[in-house]
Amino acid sequence: MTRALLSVWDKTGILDLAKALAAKNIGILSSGGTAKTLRDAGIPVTDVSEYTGFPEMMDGRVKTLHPKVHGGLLGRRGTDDDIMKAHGIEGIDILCVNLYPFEEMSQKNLPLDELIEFVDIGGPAMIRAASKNFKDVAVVVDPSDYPMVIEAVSGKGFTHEQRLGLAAKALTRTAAYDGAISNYLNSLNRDFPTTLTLQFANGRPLRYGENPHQKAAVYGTSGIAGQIALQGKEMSYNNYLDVHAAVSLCRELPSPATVIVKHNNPCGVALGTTQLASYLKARDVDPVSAYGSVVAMNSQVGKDVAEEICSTFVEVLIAPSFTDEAREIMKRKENMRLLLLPSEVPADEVRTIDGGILVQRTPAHEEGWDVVSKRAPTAEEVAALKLAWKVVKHAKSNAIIYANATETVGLGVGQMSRVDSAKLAVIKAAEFGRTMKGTVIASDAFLPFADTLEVAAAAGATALIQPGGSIRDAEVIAKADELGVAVVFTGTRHFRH
Ligand SMILES: NC(=O)c1ncn([C@@H]2O[C@H](COP(=O)(O)O)[C@@H](O)[C@H]2O)c1NC=O
Repeated sequence: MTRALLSVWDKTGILDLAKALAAKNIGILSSGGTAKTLRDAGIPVTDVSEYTGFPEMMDGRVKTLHPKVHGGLLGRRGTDDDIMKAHGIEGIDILCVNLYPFEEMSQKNLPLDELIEFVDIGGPAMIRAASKNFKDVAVVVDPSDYPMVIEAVSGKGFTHEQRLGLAAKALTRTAAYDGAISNYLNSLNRDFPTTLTLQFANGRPLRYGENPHQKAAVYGTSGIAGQIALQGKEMSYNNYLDVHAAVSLCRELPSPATVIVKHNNPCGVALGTTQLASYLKARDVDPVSAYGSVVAMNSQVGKDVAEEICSTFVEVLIAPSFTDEAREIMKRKENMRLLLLPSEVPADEVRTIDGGILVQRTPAHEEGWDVVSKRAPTAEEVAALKLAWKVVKHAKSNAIIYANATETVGLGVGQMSRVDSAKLAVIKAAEFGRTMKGTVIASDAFLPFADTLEVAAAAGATALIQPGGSIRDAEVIAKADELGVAVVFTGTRHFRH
């Protein structure tokens, strides 16, 4: 290796790399700002403009876009040597580039004229050239790879696998970069781009999909998808789905709270003065379904919670943190997976359908709150309505949630008819000796008839929260007034299909 070209926006670690190159007498070519950084540190460097005989121009729009650079990156050693020599093209053996920060700057609401200057042209062009010629050129786009490069140049050079791996990573980077620019330009003056380019890295095979005869993989570097469990068996496809459901609800609840999920639906949700109290209450809502469930908590898990969790069978426990004592106790359940509750909420929700995808965005606005009945809900009922409304948002439609101020009491979810959900919740709760007396109900969509209200009121519910908007709203409100039920309309529907 005789020559390297360094041209980086992010100068992190570049001096260490350049020093290692210089120590091995590898000549360094560099663009304006990078060359200055190296020169200021006393590292010998040749400006690209000196090598090409062309100045950097157009405010940096043209720096490295020259056949002497691209020929040096693309020329096949052994095949193109004569032509390279004839045109004074020197082979470039290592290319180190990172790009103008378009992704970051595109979040800053810059005028398009300003933002467009962050579209890097020369960098991706060189990366693509070097990647194509990976047999002869090592291409480095990530400062975290510098130590590996330093080791290679200081030792036996790059292996074929290393060059190929670097090229794959480099082209993945340019694909993401172009995707970000394309998404931005395709979504100007609209909410969603006309063409959507997505990239998910870190693909790992799963043991199987929803069922053992199905092959599956997971992709992602952040949130749940990016995590390696702190302990336990490998996460399964269904675990990921259930954890996603549990986390989406748990994040919205005041802390401490516990959400227990089975097959993508909450089967017990509770608030408590302590994390343990909330867990015990949530588990008691439906202890049968809680067996083999996914449990999400939104405050630290200590010894007491760990002991309780270990007294039953939990597939996955997810919480913001675990005390050392709790971790030690939970080692007893070596198969149970432990994950950390991610704080960041994903911006858009994406689901696949036959031939395409669906994308939706939930605004972070406050729910409406209109009391439409003669009787206003009491403070106790208001607290219960708030909890039930949060839970119903995360249950499969049609959903009817019965709750008191601190816990769900009955959950009727995923039924084709709303009134069935109302009935099922009562039947299930009765199995565990629970009554709906004094509960409130939340309905994810408007009540089309008064029947659901009648079922709930007969079971003992005293207040209802729902979006409203039915042509028979007046009928439902009249029935509520007759039964003494307080009714709140939110104006926002929470279907979940
Ligand atoms: N125009 C060019 O020929 C060109 N060649 C390299 N770049 C980029 O310029 C940056 C480095 O610039 P500097 O060394 O001047 O700080 C890198 O992010 C590199 O990707 C260029 N800039 C934009 O396209």
